[in-house]
Amino acid sequence: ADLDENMDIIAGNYKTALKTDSADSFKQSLQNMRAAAQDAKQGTPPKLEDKAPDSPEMKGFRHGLDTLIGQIDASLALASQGKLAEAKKQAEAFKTTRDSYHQKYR
Ligand code: HEM
Repeated sequence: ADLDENMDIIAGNYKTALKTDSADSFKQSLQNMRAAAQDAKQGTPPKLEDKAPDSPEMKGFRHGLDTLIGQIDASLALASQGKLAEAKKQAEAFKTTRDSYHQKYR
């Protein structure tokens, strides 16, 4: 999928994850976010279209998505241990990553 489509998938599933009281639905939403974040690494932000794939900017962009994926995995691990409230609290913190990378590359 294109980057903007992957972002919409990330955003829709994030909304569901933060709203749900079901551990299964929370985990499914985070898994969908994870797959979209992984796929987004193959894209190029419109802002970086003039940059080489191995430029510092493109590496920084992909690093941001890896950071999000790492946070998703930590939250998924908590949910799998039955700690849904803690998992959600960690998921709230994805916003910091979103905001700092949107500021740089969106
Ligand atoms: C929970 C985390 C995130 C959410 C909910 C989110 C959400 C969104 C949304 C809704 C859009 C607009 C998509 C559209 O135009 O249809 C967007 C665009 C964008 N996001 Fe994210 N985002 C997240 C994390 C990130 C991260 C970690 C990065 C970079 C490392 C990133 C980079 C971008 C870029 C470059 C665009 C512009 C894409 C374009 O115009 O084609 N986002 N994001």
